[in-house]
Amino acid sequence: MESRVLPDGKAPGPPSFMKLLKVDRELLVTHIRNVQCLLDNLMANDYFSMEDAEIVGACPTPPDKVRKMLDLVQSKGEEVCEYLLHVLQQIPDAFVDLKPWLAERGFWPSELVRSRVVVNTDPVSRYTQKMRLEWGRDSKFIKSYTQREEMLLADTYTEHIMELVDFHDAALGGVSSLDSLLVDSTGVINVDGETVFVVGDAGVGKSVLLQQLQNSWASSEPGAGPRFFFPFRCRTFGCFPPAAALSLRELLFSHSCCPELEPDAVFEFLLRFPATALFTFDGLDELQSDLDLSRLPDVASPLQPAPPVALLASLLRGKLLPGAGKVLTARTGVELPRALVRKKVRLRGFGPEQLRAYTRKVFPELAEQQRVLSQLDASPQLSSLCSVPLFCWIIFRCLRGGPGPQLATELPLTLTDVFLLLAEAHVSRTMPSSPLRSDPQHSQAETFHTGRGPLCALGRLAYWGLARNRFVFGPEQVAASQLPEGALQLGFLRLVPEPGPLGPQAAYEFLHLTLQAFFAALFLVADDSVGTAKLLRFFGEGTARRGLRGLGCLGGCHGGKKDPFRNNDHCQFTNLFLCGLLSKAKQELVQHLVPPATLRRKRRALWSHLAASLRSYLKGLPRTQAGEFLQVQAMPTFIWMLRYIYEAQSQRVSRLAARGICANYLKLAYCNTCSADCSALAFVLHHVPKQLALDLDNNNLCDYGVKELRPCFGRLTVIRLSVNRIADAGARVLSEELTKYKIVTFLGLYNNQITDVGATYVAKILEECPGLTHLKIGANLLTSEGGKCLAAALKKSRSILDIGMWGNKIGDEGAKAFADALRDHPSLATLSLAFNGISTEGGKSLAQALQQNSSMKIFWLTKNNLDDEAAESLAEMLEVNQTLNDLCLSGNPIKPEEAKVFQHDKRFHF
Ligand SMILES: Nc1ncnc2c1ncn2[C@@H]1O[C@H](COP(=O)(O)OP(=O)(O)OP(=O)(O)O)[C@@H](O)[C@H]1O
Repeated sequence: MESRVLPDGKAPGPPSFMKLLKVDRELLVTHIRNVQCLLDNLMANDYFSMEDAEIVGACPTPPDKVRKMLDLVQSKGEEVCEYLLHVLQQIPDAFVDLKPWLAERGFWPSELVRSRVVVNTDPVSRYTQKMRLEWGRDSKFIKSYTQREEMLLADTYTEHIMELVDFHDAALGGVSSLDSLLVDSTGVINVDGETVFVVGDAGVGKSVLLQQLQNSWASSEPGAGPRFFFPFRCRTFGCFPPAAALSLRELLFSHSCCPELEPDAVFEFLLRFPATALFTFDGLDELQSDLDLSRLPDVASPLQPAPPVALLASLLRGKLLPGAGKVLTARTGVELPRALVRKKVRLRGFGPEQLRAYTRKVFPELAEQQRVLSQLDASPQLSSLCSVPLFCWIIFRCLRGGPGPQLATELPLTLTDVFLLLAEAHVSRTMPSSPLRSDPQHSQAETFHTGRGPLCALGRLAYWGLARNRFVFGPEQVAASQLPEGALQLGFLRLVPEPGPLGPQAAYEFLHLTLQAFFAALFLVADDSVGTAKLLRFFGEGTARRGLRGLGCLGGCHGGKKDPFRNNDHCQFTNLFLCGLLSKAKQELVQHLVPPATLRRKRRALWSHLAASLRSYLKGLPRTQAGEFLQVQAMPTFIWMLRYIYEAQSQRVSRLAARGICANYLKLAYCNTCSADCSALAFVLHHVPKQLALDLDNNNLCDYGVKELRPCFGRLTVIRLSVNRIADAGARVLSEELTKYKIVTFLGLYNNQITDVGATYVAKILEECPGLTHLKIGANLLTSEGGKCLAAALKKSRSILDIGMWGNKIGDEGAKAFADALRDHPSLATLSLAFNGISTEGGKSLAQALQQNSSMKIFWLTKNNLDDEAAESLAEMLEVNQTLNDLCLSGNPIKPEEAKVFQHDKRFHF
């Protein structure tokens, strides 16, 4: 449709829109679904009369209507035809299927037609437009923890580390971007499931991830991606009155977004094309913990009123709106029936790279940015806490210059410290008589003394809620907690976004569940009337309900009983803050809230309970004898125990815990241990009197975690850190520490992010640790340089038995270096150079070297580029070498007939 030049040099005549409508008539008949919208526009510009519209309306079927309308439009000349195309282009949501056709034709209307009015009367596209507008507005700001200081999502959002996992939580690779979350090219673990299940710890950014998804949908081009977007919080489904029943239509139109025009038509469209909708459900953990989605009855009809949670379950199961996209988030430990899961994604928060990016966003001013980055670099503990975005946000507020509470630079830094600072910041900013306003040096204790009334009232409300699994508070609960005037303005509570399930009345919630837990703990500490049973209530909460005794069974170790605290992070956090607030270090502060005698009583009760349950818990952990090791399998609850102890900063309890680990092999694989947990782990393990093997495979330690483990490397002989996002900085710490003590025998670093730089550190360990027998460094980022460096170290090691290098890229150069190291090596018995890009040249060098080796027994060369020539060299080698028992060559381009020749030799594995 653009002006072109004809081959004879003459300009073509004006394009014929009439002809276009004629040529592609049947395509238009197929794709125009909303004739009414076109009629409305034609009439609005007097191109059509009322009578014309009636003629079209009288046709029996929609395609007939389109045909009649096209006939009439064509009969009215070029301008009307052009205008029709203009409307199709201007309301893309209504005529989305025609977008490629219009683009292909290069349609560009004349000035006259462009000046004509276009009204969008298509109810579906009006609805999606309204959604885009509302969801764009709602997701523009990150709901911050201060209400006043709202942060623009676009200025703050930093992509998290997202990892695809299978049903056993084994990593399947990263999620490269938010867009790829919904596409099927990677990570599908159940083709029949419809839900992308996103899990992660408290504050790791699940809600923000959904917010970003919502925001990018709202700002995306209509026609790209889903047409409808329904964001829900699971909490909403649990807040309806017990007898509430509503239909799917009511749920969508009354509790999400209501169509302006013809709701019937919109709903009908949704039912016809369910795959055009995307639902997000945030926080499955915030529904009652005993809710079993798989037991809820199916809601058969979209018009049938049903309990709201049954609607949720039916949507997730695909019984309602089958094929609609669904993203559901939940805290770690909450399970979804496997049949519902399509993909499972684990959110890992911020790694070092993301933390730097987030820092640059929050502190755009260069000098301040540098200051914060150097503080982070100087303190791995601070960086570890910052790997959880929620804690990072709080800490960054405290790292900001200017008046207000400041983060103490001396260590240790606990989570209680961080939340106390947050509370202090709110109190000091909003209270008119705040001592901080006039005296920046004023102590934290006095700020709390001043704010005691409202803080305790908020604590009462928080406790009331947690004790009943309630996170949303109606006006009557707010009134019952006797919040003094101004307490709401402190900014710890926020209004639940409208429309609330409690109807038109205002409902409140704490800004974050961890904050509710913090306040509940503050109430338990500060309220004089709280007795021992109440104080310890959340320790026994889950156990009592299931008839289990004490914490001895929390590990889920007895007869496969479920860990009762798995879904109850808020209880765990309350206990954690309780330990922090009742710690010795906080005594001075807490004395301003509670009389000394009460404080002593509570401290005594907590410590004796903690010590007793710790003893019984550790005793109950399953142990197995594996060779020289007595292995103890710790559970995620063990990590919570460690966190409690660290929060309490009690050396006495930590020594007790260390003594209680009556085993020399501590297995913490798949425990969802993050870098911040390593401070707690080291706090306990450095008291272990003997040498220890530590298995931390498949967690989320990253370099910060390795740095935090520094105090205990002097005890560790076996160190398993595979699948932990460890990069070169972590390798450097390992090198510094392990070459100091020289006691390591096994180092597992499989599937991390170590490059050739890190390989030099690992090589140093291999060279200098005389007892090292096993080194696993497969699936890292090593190239030929890294390979050469490790091979040089191998040459010097007299102790090494087993090296795993699978899945690096050392190529022929690296292989040649290994060949050199293998010649006459005294100890190496197992080597894997599988999947390393080694071809004939490298293969031949290895074969020649092995002619002069009598230590190797197993050699993995699978998945390389070895051809027949290399195979022949290896066969020649086997005629000389009598010690090599297994040579694995499958996955190489060796011809079957060539392979056949060697098949008589059982040492070859093709
Ligand atoms: N990707 C991100 N970029 C920037 N800030 C983030 C990001 N993710 C989280 N945050 C910060 O962390 C806070 C907590 O995040 P969010 O509420 O999403 O956590 P969550 O995982 O949903 O927690 P919970 O399970 O406890 O509800 C946010 O308010 C924001 O300040």
